[in-house]
Amino acid sequence: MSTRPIPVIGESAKRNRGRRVAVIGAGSWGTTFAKVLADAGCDVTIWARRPEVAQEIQVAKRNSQYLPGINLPKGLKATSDLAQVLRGARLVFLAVPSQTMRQNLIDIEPYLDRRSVLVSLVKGVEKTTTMRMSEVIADTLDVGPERIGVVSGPNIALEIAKEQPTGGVASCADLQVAQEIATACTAPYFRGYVNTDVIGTELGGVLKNLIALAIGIVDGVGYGENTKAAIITRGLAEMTEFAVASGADPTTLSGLAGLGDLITTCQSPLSRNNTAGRLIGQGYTQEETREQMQQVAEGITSVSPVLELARERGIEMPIVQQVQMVLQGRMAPKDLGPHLTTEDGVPQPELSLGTDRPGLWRRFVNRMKGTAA
Ligand SMILES: NC(=O)C1=CN([C@@H]2O[C@H](COP(=O)(O)OP(=O)(O)OC[C@H]3O[C@@H](n4cnc5c(N)ncnc54)[C@H](OP(=O)(O)O)[C@@H]3O)[C@@H](O)[C@H]2O)C=CC1
Ligand SMILES: O=C(CO)COP(=O)(O)O
Repeated sequence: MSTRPIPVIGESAKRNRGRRVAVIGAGSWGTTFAKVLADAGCDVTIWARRPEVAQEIQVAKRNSQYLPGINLPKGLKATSDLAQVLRGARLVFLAVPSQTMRQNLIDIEPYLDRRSVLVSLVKGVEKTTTMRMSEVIADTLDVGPERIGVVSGPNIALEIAKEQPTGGVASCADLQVAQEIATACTAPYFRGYVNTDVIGTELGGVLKNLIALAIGIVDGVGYGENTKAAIITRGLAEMTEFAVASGADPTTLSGLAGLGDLITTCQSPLSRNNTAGRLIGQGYTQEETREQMQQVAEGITSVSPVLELARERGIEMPIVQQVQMVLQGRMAPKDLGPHLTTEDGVPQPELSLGTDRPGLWRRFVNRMKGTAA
């Protein structure tokens, strides 16, 4: 473990002494985040649904399937017994696939402490309801907003497991709770930042996956940096407009949980969404891509619900719309670009933005998008 003397981080380790936390889910992110929490000084127990995975983490301090070559902290405990993992845990971090979250919450409910805070680490929406994970938590459990949090940011699991420095945003409607979450996860190589914009923080993580799919697709086709830079820039504008129409603060989307995560996911060959897009761009079908991917690529499931919400909110998302068309086989990967084209291949003129938004905000989005001819 790195011993770089960062005073605020050392302070945080002292404050975490004796803090019992639980992590539900022992895939690449759950296991990595459990390591971060343990290195931050928390008393961590992780839940793995397969007993053999729990056993390997508990005894060998390894999770060879998801984090090959990584040594986990000696103090990290693991179990496949929900009662044991949740006993006395004030913070419960959830790192399961978005589509199983509701059932996982139902399973943990009988063992939850009445004061526990549920913190989602998940970057997808529920397909059947279009809900964000914080909404699924509120919908499933009897907990108020002061007991629901989110952590999101530029957080490729394997890089963090190797202790390469980065940070993440801990968000909760109650600022003190956000601070508690950030303190719990501030380790020598991971810095927690706080805000109270749960919607923006959560949507940053969901939406960047869709833009990373687009980047993967054009990468698979063989397009270069101009196309990717244009998609990233206009993708951020699409993300921001959608998030603001959903109630987010636009500045959240230009921070770690928005732009930061967008850059990481669009650039990293380790990103599963980027990789899935690349396979599709190379001509593999969605089914073949799913088979090749051994891990969760949340973006593929989030495309349709996000576009459904965008339609309801009167938001244009040309890049995400093209990703859906490619996934559905209605557009060739080579035709995906930073703007929608008409059937004759002519770029469509910009559609006007709704008049219900304040002028300043409208000018900001226009500036980000650039004015089309
Ligand atoms: N990996 C990363 O870099 C990051 C991921 N995230 C987000 O974290 C979330 C989890 O992803 P990640 O850990 O990467 O995924 P992985 O694919 O690495 O692992 C998936 C995990 O979910 C478990 N799982 C599968 N089905 C169920 C179920 N029905 N109930 C409970 N657990 C189940 C798997 O268990 P089993 O092994 O038994 O199948 C495994 O532990 C995603 O939303 C992702 O977007 C966020 C930041 C970074
Ligand atoms: O969320 C992530 C990085 O912040 C991980 O992205 P992928 O799910 O695409 O691997």
